Amino acid sequence: MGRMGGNRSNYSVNPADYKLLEEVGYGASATVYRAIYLPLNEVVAIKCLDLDRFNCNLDDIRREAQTMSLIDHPNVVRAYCSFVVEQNLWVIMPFMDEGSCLHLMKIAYPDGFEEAAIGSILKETLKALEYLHQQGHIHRDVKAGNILLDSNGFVKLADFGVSACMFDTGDRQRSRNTFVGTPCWMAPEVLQPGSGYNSKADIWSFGITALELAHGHAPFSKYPPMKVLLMTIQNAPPGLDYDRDKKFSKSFKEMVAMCLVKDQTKRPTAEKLLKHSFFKYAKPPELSVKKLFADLPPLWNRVKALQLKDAAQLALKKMPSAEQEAISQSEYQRGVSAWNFDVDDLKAQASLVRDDEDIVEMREEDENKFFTNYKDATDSQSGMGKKNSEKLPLGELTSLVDSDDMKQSESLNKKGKILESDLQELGSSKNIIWKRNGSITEASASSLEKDTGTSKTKTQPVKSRQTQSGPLVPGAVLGHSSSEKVRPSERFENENQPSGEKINQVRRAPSFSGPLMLPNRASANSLSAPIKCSGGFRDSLDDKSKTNLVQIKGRFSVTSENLDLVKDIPLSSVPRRSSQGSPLRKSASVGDWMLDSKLLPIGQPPKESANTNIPASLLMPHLQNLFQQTSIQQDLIMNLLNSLQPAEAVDASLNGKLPPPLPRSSENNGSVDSATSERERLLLFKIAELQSRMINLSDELTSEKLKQMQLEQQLIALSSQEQHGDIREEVA
Ligand SMILES: Nc1ncnc2c1ncn2[C@@H]1O[C@H](COP(=O)(O)OP(=O)(O)OP(=O)(O)O)[C@@H](O)[C@H]1O
Repeated sequence: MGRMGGNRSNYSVNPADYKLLEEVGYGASATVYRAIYLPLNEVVAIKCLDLDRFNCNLDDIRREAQTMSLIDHPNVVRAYCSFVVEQNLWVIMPFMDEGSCLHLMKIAYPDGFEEAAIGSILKETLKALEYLHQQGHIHRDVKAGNILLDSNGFVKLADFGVSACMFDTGDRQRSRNTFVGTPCWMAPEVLQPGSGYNSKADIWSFGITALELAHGHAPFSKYPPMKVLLMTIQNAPPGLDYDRDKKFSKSFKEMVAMCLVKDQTKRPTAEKLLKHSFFKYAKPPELSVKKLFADLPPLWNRVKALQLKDAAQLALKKMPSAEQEAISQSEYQRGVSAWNFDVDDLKAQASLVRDDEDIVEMREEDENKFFTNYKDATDSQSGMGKKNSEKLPLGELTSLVDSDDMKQSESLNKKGKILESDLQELGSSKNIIWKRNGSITEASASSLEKDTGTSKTKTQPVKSRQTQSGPLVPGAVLGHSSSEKVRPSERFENENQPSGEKINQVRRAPSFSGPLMLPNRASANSLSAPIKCSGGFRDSLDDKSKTNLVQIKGRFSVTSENLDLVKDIPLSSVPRRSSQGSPLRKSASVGDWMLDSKLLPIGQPPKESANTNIPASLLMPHLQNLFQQTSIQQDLIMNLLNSLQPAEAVDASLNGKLPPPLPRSSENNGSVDSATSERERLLLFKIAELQSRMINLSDELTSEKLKQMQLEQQLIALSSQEQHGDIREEVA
């Protein structure tokens, strides 16, 4: 490895001076590569942000880059320099060779770290926050995915500045209704209209991060984003439980409780918090953090392993379009990271959702109850404390789904339509986890909960951008002809080429590493199932008359549509509609249905402020939406049923594999005959079974690949030992 820790003036803004190596991380907005800065033969990290995917104002980015370059603190990842290469912004940073805390948890510590390590990591992070706050900055994205580690155990807070500005259209300080952040980590005041926020918002996120490091996932991470927002506002703050979290000290619990106070004025400053006894006695990170990654393979191999896992999960999601449409609603509900929203719309939606008692009454205890129920159920099934859902008959799968308090999917279940993705999630029983001793094992059932939280995927650019290349720090303007452009789809073709050629192409196209052709990719920055993000920034975002979007400013668009609004609508009364004929049209994003105002009756506003009596005009789109989805699901089920061999179905039934009948709403009984319901059950069962098998196979494949990598490493170590032995013998 080349030397690290250079200073900014040493780095050029010429992409040809950088040789990109492996991909070491990816988030919602960027892919990060290990790279060599050739003039100094120094290892650096390059964060490549796709400018096409966001409506970025280059002036904003330049300003941010300038701010970043002034940051100088041992616990903050600084940018050496940044510049635009074609449609990408390259940010050159020090390479943190152990990656993020989130990566580390995903690969080896699914249930979180031990307290000593947490104390050290948090203390270093807090020092970074203290510095940033003193400089007048708010980080706004404090989370385990942004806490980076190097092989010495040093801890640095990353992602300050550039990535944040990627999601705003203008001066984000001025904009009161937008926020850059991640729902699970967002402070309540950030969600409250007009209340304003300051650096104390980071202290809240810091508290949530403490819980994330302690449990392996952030609180509420399994809930859909809208629910997370509501829970953050309405519920008591999360914290370390005195009973459940017995292994943690009182001082740690107290420190977390201080951060997670809803009244921001009562939260301590970073400076004050650093004086807390929990940090006073924290060990130096070299002692407590360094040992966390002993025996783990290099970062890029870990990232590849995670990618394989993601790819396997995404492969399952690559289904025929009708099927995709049917599950897309549930996908978006799984959560997004770093999203913006419109507070007025959120308020409107919140008051609508308030009508649903289930959501209002949701408490974090429910979450725990679910996990306990889930684990109990799965443990008793496998008899080994491990979930083994491939052996679960659908009856049990269904009961597990039902035990989840997530009423949104329940409303569909009641109609006998368990969402495909729910089954799939239950089926994905095994996660590859790298044990500390370097061996591979399967994650315990608890890892499932981490796979249901916030998530992100990457999309390919959909529009061409006016080229505004140029260095963000003073330097040369980079020119690239359009013919030189290599689109992301070409990146994988470069893989098998000789290295010389490859390097040349790398310089033209930063996104090339990794053998996987992933259509959409779940963020390694999240611990969740993948979610499709919107196909890019929408124009005229403030023109709310166009749609009933709740959130359209960021990478994701979330509609004010809520599945819970209308439960148990008699299917028989629903006329089949083609999507063309509907005033609802499908957006290019996560399957959100947008109201096409042109198709609405004249005078009917597309969006109204909400009150406790839901106006018909607001309800209608939701009803239509639900009808539309139901039709799609029915079509899908019928198509799949038709493709099923009747004999197979009978076989399955005779073999006693059939689950007990699903509960069906009484309204449906009159409209769907029992034969259809039986077939539906059969079909769902088959789907669950197939998915479970596929996941197991993918896991096995991943596991074999990892073993192979380990063996190769051992082989290399052995052969070098042998060589040394030979040399010693010769010398003797
Ligand atoms: N300097 C670095 N050295 C090593 N790995 C890094 C570095 N910077 C980022 N990474 C890895 O890349 C991942 C994604 O980076 P980053 O968080 O900056 O992307 P992002 O798109 O801004 O993500 P998000 O918006 O979800 O936070 C990180 O979680 C980390 O694992």
